[in-house]
Amino acid sequence: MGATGLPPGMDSNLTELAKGGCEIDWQPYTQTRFYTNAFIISDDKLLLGFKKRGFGANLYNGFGGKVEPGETPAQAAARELKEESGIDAPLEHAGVLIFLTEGTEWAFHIDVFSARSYTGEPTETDEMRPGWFSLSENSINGNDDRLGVSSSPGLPSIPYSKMWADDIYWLPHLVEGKKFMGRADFAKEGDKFIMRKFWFGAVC
Ligand SMILES: Nc1[nH]c(=O)nc2c1ncn2[C@H]1C[C@H](O)[C@@H](COP(=O)(O)OP(=O)(O)OP(=O)(O)O)O1
Repeated sequence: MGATGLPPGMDSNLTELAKGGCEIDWQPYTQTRFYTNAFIISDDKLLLGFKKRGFGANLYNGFGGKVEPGETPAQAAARELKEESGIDAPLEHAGVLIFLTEGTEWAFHIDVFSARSYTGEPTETDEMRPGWFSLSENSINGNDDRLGVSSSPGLPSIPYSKMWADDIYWLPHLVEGKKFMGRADFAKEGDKFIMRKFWFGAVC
């Protein structure tokens, strides 16, 4: 931790929301790679995609990927949302997630976006299977693999146990319309990613 108490890579205008993990140093990194992630909220529903392949396969996530050369993060977020879910949305910047894995020299800098409306129909692609999750307190508990593209009543609650382990600390904040920044350092054990240390703050 630096003198301010924030992990390296964080802005200074943050108020701590959550921190935890092991008493280890933050993993050093020499490069940063830019990614995006977009979450669509419609009334009391959240759209997630079940990732079918690649890094993070078998986890639910927002829609996103690499920022290509010449693109702004906002342009990349709109492109990735369309490519992975088939929809367009008026995305707004919601936060920044710095993500590291043990043994890699780079940090993923993920600009996270959200939107409260969208156009088009969420459609399954080679990479993602979209599904709606309830944001209301009366949602069905437990995870649900039956998900297809559905907006019927009785949706499952957000499947945090099948998401990246840090998402539970910042996604509720995003849903409330508040901005955040944070960092999560992971280790790889077999084919599983284990979160070793995390810190999240609200942007003041
Ligand atoms: N919600 C999330 N929580 C988290 O802790 N790490 C995330 C995350 N979303 C993405 N990451 C990290 C891990 C993930 O493997 C990496 C790259 O993000 P993505 O999986 O969205 O990118 P892709 O590898 O699919 O890129 P493209 O091939 O350009 O689509 O960023």
